[in-house]
Amino acid sequence: MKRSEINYAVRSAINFFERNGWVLPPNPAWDVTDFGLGIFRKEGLVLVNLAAESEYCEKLMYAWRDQTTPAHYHKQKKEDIICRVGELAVTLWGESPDTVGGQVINVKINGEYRAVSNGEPILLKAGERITITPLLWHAFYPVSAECIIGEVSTANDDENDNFFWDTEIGRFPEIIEDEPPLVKLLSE
Ligand SMILES: O=C(CO)[C@@H](O)[C@H](O)CO
Repeated sequence: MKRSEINYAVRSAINFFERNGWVLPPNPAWDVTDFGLGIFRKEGLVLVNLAAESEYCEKLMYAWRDQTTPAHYHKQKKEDIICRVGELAVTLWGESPDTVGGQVINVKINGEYRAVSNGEPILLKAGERITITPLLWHAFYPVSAECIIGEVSTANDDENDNFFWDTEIGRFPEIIEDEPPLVKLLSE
């Protein structure tokens, strides 16, 4: 992706965080990705790693309406995906992300188990969270124009613990330098 797209996304995220009272730490650990697909507006995510410890991790994320974090699972990480501001759609699949229906998945939403349909988006309003256990396929995208998304998890290892359905995906972007960087990314 182009550096100008990364700069624009970081500026938009900073702006939206500020407007909603989210204060970033000094020297935020920025991670902006198009998942190596080159269609950032369609499949992409802005992340800030707030805490990265060997036992736990916390992230703050930002995305635009319909901008999708594509179907993936983690082998090690268990995570809560939290809608902080806006509205977020999260889709889960029991076996394969090219199916809809046919299976019910028991998942914790706001701390209580609920039966949800395979491949059907679940809408989370601000303050709501979903608990994603290892090996569970998931994807998400905002339904609101902009969205702040939280993630609280066990240890995070983005290099080795993201398994995407689309095998073309690489977790970090290739960057085309078309303007000076506003921030340095975690992957750089
Ligand atoms: O786990 C998630 C979202 O489910 C993010 O922390 C990853 O970085 C996405 O690849």
